[in-house]
Amino acid sequence: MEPSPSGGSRPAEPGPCLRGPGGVCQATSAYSPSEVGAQPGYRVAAVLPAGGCGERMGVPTPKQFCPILERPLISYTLQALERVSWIKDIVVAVTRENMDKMEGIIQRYQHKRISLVESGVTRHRSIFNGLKALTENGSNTKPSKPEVVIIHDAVRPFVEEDVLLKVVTAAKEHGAAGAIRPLVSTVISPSADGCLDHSLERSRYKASEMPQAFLFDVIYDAYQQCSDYDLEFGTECLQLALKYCHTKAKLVEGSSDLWKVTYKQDLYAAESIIKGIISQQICIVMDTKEDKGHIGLLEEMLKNELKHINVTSRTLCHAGRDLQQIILDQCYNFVCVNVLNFDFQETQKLLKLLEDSHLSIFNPVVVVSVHFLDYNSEPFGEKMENIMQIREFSKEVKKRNILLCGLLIYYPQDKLKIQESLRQGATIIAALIKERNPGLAGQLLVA
Ligand SMILES: Nc1ccn([C@@H]2O[C@H](COP(=O)(O)OP(=O)(O)OP(=O)(O)O)[C@@H](O)[C@H]2O)c(=O)n1
Ligand SMILES: O=P(O)(O)OC[C@@H](O)[C@@H](O)[C@@H](O)CO
Repeated sequence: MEPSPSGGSRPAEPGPCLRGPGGVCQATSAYSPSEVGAQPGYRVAAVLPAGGCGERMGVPTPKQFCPILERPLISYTLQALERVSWIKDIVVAVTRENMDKMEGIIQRYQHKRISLVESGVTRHRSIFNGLKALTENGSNTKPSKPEVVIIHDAVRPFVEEDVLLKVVTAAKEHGAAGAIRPLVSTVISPSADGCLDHSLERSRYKASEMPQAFLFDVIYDAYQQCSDYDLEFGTECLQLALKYCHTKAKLVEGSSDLWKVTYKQDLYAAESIIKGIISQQICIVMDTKEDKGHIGLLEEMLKNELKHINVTSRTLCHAGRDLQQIILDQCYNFVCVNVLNFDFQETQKLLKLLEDSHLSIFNPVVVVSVHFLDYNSEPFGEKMENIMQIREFSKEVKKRNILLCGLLIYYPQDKLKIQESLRQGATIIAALIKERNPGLAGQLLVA
């Protein structure tokens, strides 16, 4: 679920957009397709059970709607599936009371290819309701029956195209397929008196995860035959295919991030992973008049400070295609360097581009306005007064999920001292981007 790699073709869905000539919005997709390449040669749809109450999470809000970086968990899962262009329909099963909430999420985050159905009192009943929605004759507004259907829990946001393609391809051949993971804890069987009866040899067993995929007719037939007991107490779709359709599912090794958000600590883990994903790219923005020497040094130090992070630099004054492309490619971190001036004209140009792009609807955008400040020059007080405007700017843009901070770098200094200041500056920038702490927005930090 990393920001889309640049250059990927984009489906028609609206997403971050930029005002082109004449103010026309150049729409792109917030869900640019991933780059796996291979596509199934048959119709594929997905059913997402999202009708649970999240009792084990221990909070009033059902966990699929719990916010991560102020965005509902289910939106990340939808985004992951929407990036897969060959999944033609996504059916989400939610409770009647959560229909409006779900509609609002679809609208706010521009989710496409989504159909909603009412969930059931159990997960299996919710899935069955989702499958029924795929049997109706498709139309412009209704999904069509697929050859293969993916079933994926709405609370498993970190699903990549490669594992989806693997389970779909395996299901086409075997009738059913599901992702599995090694067991972490040993499974034991307790006796009636609450003592150990026996333990299972862990290496012989696997944990059944999601996504799973089925020939649609297999899983639909299984659910139609399903006993009330299985619908009520079952937790394994693969077992239904085996029991009712004698279809042995192909098991596909999945990656460790397929886990299901179940307890509160899972939300913290998911937030940390998402922060890591959206911190993968940083764009240093400067005006062409700026002194590239220091910027090049700052860029080099940022690269040293942030291993495996893609740090690029762009000029702002032309506000040309290159910077716009960076925004369209969903870069969420910008360092705006002001060597010669102390007002916020350059930073304000960048903020305007970002606000017009709607990028920050999907994730918080971090903007660090860097000012090389000559403390000995006159009028120092006036410059500081200018820079203190950052508090007001920050309050305004924070409403649009843009976190703006200021960073002062003492200048000029001898070569070693300026290098030390730049190194300290890179450390501060790295921390601001990694933490994305709204509490630091509007602060003026000194390197
Ligand atoms: N009647 C239900 C119960 C669960 N689910 C969905 O099935 C997925 C996996 O189930 P689980 O993790 O058990 O979710 P909850 O039932 O909400 O969790 P809990 O058991 O803690 O209440 C979730 O996306 C959940 O929303 C569903 O669609 N309909
Ligand atoms: O049992 P729960 O309702 O917590 O979640 C459903 C899980 O069992 C299910 O998603 C996988 O085990 C694969 O079947």
